[in-house]
Amino acid sequence: MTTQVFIDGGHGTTGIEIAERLAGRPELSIITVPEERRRDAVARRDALNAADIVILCLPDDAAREAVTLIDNDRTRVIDASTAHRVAEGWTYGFPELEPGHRERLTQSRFVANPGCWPTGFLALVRPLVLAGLLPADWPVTVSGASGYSGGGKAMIAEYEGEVESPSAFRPYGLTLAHKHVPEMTRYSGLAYPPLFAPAVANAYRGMIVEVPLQLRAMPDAPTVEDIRAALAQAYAGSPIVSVASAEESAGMSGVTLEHVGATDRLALFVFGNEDTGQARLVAALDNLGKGAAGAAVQNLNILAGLPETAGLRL
Ligand SMILES: NC(=O)C1=CN([C@@H]2O[C@H](COP(=O)(O)OP(=O)(O)OC[C@H]3O[C@@H](n4cnc5c(N)ncnc54)[C@H](OP(=O)(O)O)[C@@H]3O)[C@@H](O)[C@H]2O)C=CC1
Ligand SMILES: CC(=O)N[C@@H](CCC(=O)OP(=O)(O)O)C(=O)O
Repeated sequence: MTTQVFIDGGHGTTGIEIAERLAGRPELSIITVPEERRRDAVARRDALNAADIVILCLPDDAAREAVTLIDNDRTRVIDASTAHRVAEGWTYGFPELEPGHRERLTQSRFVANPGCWPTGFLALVRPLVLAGLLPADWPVTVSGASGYSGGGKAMIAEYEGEVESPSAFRPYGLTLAHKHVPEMTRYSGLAYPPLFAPAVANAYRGMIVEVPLQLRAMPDAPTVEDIRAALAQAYAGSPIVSVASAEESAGMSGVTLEHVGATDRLALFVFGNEDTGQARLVAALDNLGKGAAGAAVQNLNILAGLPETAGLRL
């Protein structure tokens, strides 16, 4: 029996990426709504209720509304928006979060796909908090740069025409109240919100997320190698998340926004200086890959009991 899937918002940036990954998979049957009816509540209600699994690729308010249009108790939901990431009754869709989390997802009806920034941040920080290497009350900072497709159709239009000379690098989130901070705080296990300093780059896709750490000042003063070993252990055997070895890292002069290309991989690095007791933890991913569509397809596979990496670009 095939699993019936509907992508609500399937004609937007994330929806199109997901559809590309689901195309040609005989175990899935895709329900579609014509583009001109993409905002038609009647057509959407029918599709939402006909599907076994729906993936919401909508703005937050529309995602909340879509959930209210589901009037059966069978359809399962993966929401790519921010609407339900820290909401009661929803499971956070980051299977790698901690041991046992993937199993929680298999049992879930409502899954909230993580934000692209939190994906890199949590991959770097959660294992360190769990291992006791990073104290929960440590003042953590996270910065980085994202491709402009992270802002959806509106930001793509801005960068590809509406602004004459878009800036090469633009820090934003200057109120220090970015919508991703609540999920970063909740799922990292940190006691206080991290200071989040994002920037958007004049490149379509790709993302670097960086967490600098003053290891020397921490209670147990972990070494750079302790940090790398904890991450390597957390993701050992993962087909999606990699941790560069000390040798690989030593040979690198930089990490580019394009490091993983248009794939669903998540590459982690620990650069550091044992003499100064300082480290720079870096995650490289595609905001549209593991940061959005790749994660949604991975969650779909988990919910449907299919091989977890089916359809992913690895
Ligand atoms: N882009 C990214 O890197 C990431 C995006 N996300 C999240 O995924 C979601 C989708 O983002 P993205 O694909 O970038 O956004 P886009 O703006 O590219 O696409 C959104 C789609 O939803 C449609 N839509 C908007 N409002 C409604 C409505 N009321 N009813 C039905 N359809 C509607 C839009 O139609 P129309 O063309 O008419 O506006 C469009 O097709 C957002 O919540 C975003 O935050 C998550 C992670 C990363
Ligand atoms: C460059 C840019 O603007 N990026 C978006 C995040 C993209 C993302 O992860 O989306 P959601 O959390 O909305 O699902 C932002 O910072 O708001």
